[in-house]
Parts: sequence; C-alpha cells; structure tokens
Amino acid sequence: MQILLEKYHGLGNDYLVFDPNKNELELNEANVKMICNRNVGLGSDGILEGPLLGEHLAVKIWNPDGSVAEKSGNGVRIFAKYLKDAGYVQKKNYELMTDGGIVEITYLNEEGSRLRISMGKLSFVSEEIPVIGERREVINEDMVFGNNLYPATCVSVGNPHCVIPMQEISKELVCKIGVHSESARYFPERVNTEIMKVTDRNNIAIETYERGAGYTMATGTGACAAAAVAYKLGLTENKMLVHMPGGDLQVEIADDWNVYITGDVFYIAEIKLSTEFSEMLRV
Ligand SMILES: N[C@@H](CCC[C@H](N)C(=O)O)C(=O)O
Repeated sequence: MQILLEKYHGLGNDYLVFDPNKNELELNEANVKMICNRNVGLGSDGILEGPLLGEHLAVKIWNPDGSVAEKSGNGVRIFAKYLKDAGYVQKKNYELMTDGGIVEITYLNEEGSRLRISMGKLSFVSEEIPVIGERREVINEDMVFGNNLYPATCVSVGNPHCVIPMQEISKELVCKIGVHSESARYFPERVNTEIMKVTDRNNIAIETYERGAGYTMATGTGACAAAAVAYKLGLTENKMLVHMPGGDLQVEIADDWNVYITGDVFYIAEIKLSTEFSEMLRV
C-alpha cells in the first residue's frame, strides 16, 4: 500500500493534504495522531482530507490530536492551493464545503498561492459558539483559567474561539492560559484561545493555543476571531492586519459580520510514506 501526502504551510501553520481519491487508507483518530506526530511521524498541525466529491467540493479538517475541526482558515487556503495544483479546479472563484459551513475561495494570482477567502458569518451568541449559560453574546465575561481571571470575549468562526485582549502577549503566556482554557467547563466543544494586543486601529498581534493542536505559529480562524473581537469592542476599524509569529493576515469584517481573509500559502513537498509506516497506519 503506497500512501502519498502533500505538505504545505500557511504562515507557518503546516498541514498535510491526504487525498482519498489517491490513497486506499481510511483516516481515523488513531492514524491521524500517528501521521501528525512530530517525533515518530511526519509532523503537522493537522490533516486536510479531500476533495470529498459530492454536491459541493468538500474538505475534512483533522487536528493533530485526532479530533475533527469545523473550519480552518489556513487549512482552507492551503486546500484551495492543492485543488489548483492537482488540477481539480480551473475556476478563479468557487465554493468549498467544510463541517463549519461553506467558504468562498478566490485566487489572487496564477499559481494560486495568494488567496482571498470568504470565511462565513461570525457569531458572538453563546449557543452558536458554544459557551454554557443563558443565550447571550459572550462579551468581556470574566472567566477563570488556571486560578486567574481573564476578560474573555467568545466568537464562532464556524469553530469556537476565546479571545482575551492584553497589554503584552507571548508564547509563554498563551500556553499558560491555553492549557487550562482549551477544555475549561465553559466550552462544551472545547475552544481555541487567542491573546490579543491592539497596536493601532488597523493592526493587532495575537498568539494562539489551538484546540486539538496546542501552540501554533498562526491561525486563520483565530485571526478572524481576534479581529472581530477588536472591532466589536471598538478598538479597531473593520479592516486590519493581524500579526502572528508565522506572518501577517489581512482580515476584513463586513457590516453583516461576514469575515474575509487574504494571504499566502506555500507548497513544501510531496511525501511518500514507507511501506512499514503505511502498514502501521492500518489501525
Ligand atoms: N489553524 C487553524 C485552526 C484549526 C482548527 C482548530 N484547531 C480547531 O480545532 O478549531 C486555522 O488556521 O484556523
């Protein structure tokens, strides 16, 4: 059994593309964890399984802990680049289905490495994130993570996010919070955590601790979430540059709370797994 994958990254958020139309293996929680393991596997911030061919072109987004995510901003940008590289699409603009809803892809250059994505409509409503408690918008609520109190604003980008504005941000700080917030009692589906520093009305910086992945260099949905929170709290305009350790993403919040991202992705390699490792994945 020969297994082929393609590796890409978006702002240092690396993903493997697994095309079921070219591979016999069926992915599951156990073999996804094995493939994504950075010591005994290929190492990745997740796997993009597709294209799943049906009424809509679709992609399934796996986290490295084997859980399935509703949406991934870097993931859908990378997957769109794969669809073009692999000859699945010829159009400049089309819809792609995720478990968190439809996103709209627009290529901004010939090779498809610069893309603008309509990521769908944001929601601050507790039941749509989800966050426990009565139905409300979850804005500036004191939440306890690791015996410390933080002013959290939560938002769904199709996947759940908890955003905490801070004067200073760092990898150490987001990991100190994230190890507690990811599975905190407030979040029935767990949560992605971003700490956010507002630089000016058109620039913010974030660090993220992702649900099912831990610390990553960048997050597209996290950038959308942080930008939305900054705009909702009146701290920025509706268009801004989101600065992350892996690079910058342009984010635009429309009047109806649809959110758009623009940025680059990079093709790294085609990978053929060894026969021995491939056999180990038949779990
Ligand atoms: N890095 C991604 C987010 C991937 C999904 C996230 N870990 C989740 O479980 O929701 C992005 O670019 O959005």
